[in-house]
Amino acid sequence: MSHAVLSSQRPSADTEATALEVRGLGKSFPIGGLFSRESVRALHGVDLTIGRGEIVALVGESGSGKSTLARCVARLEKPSAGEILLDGVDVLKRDRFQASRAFRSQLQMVFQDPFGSLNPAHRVEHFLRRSLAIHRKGGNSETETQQRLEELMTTVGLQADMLNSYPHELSGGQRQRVAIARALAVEPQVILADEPTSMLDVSVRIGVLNLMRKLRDEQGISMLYITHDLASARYLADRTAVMFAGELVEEGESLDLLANPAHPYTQLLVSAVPDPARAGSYDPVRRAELRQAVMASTSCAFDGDPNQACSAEEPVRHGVGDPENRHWVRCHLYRPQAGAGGHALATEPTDSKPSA
Ligand SMILES: Nc1ncnc2c1ncn2[C@@H]1O[C@H](COP(=O)(O)OP(=O)(O)OP(=O)(O)O)[C@@H](O)[C@H]1O
Repeated sequence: MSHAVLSSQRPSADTEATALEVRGLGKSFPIGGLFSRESVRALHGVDLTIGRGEIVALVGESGSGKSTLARCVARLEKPSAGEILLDGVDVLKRDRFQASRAFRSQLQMVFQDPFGSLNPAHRVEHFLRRSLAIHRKGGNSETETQQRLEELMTTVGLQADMLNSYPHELSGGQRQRVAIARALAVEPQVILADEPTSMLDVSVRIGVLNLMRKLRDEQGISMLYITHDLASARYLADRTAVMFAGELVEEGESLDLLANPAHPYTQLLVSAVPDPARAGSYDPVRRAELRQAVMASTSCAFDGDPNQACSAEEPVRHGVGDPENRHWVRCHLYRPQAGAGGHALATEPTDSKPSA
């Protein structure tokens, strides 16, 4: 998807009301067998909020921790630290051992692979009916259920007669729409979409992005949109957050962040987007070396020399540019440009460790 194709007109979300808030989220995976004490730090000190009717994109290279964040929030993985507040309620305290049905009806996840997420033995109708039945959203009669099924199909831009289709009879884009309809059946407030278009043909991606946009605009659904594709983040998301080595290093209104990236890592990501007007400076080998250094270090190596840690001290958030853009960066190297209006933020994270 190219920058040129995508415009970015969108209404502003109700950012006053928070739908989802993640505080100090951490996740380590044990590695090296039963008796090993080694672990991989997949997430560390992640603070993120999503307002009602807001779409936040989470971008970062492969292995930066994006899916782990979504899986922890969806309660498919148990976080090692932190809090997850849904509608102001700490869900890790409320449902201590596993996600409750109430939680599942508030938050749904749409996965990357529309081919693997639908059992080929069942018709489309089965998936939607099942969601309606589990969450008791199908109404009081068969007529109401049938009506709801048809409504769901219309909402996601599919014809009602496709309820009788098997997944193999549908295109990738149609299957992803069925997966979205299945999530919508439970009437969630929040959808976590983990690279929902990355396995689709470029020609149908825009349709799925537009569907997500429509769901935000018409139903006020909040979304975390995980992607590698910065152009689609710019097109769809109100705000974009950048993840590097398990930590958020920069966040802001998508247009501003992608036009004025302040963190060297974000600059590296932006430089990788094909742009005929600019010679690319993207170097995957350098990026891999930097990442390797960071994962093995207690501080961020993003000073350009992977063998030299930036600082063992924790970087704090700096506001970037106009405060209206809610743009911040965590990087020791950040220096506001003369007249660019960098500003110290009132609230600094207190529980996160070094990142950049
Ligand atoms: N079950 C697991 N066991 C051990 N390590 C894991 C596990 N799941 C993830 N990791 C590690 O956690 C880190 C973050 O992985 P994650 O899949 O969240 O990254 P990602 O940004 O979603 O990558 P991609 O874009 O490729 O999906 C990686 O180093 C990964 O190897």
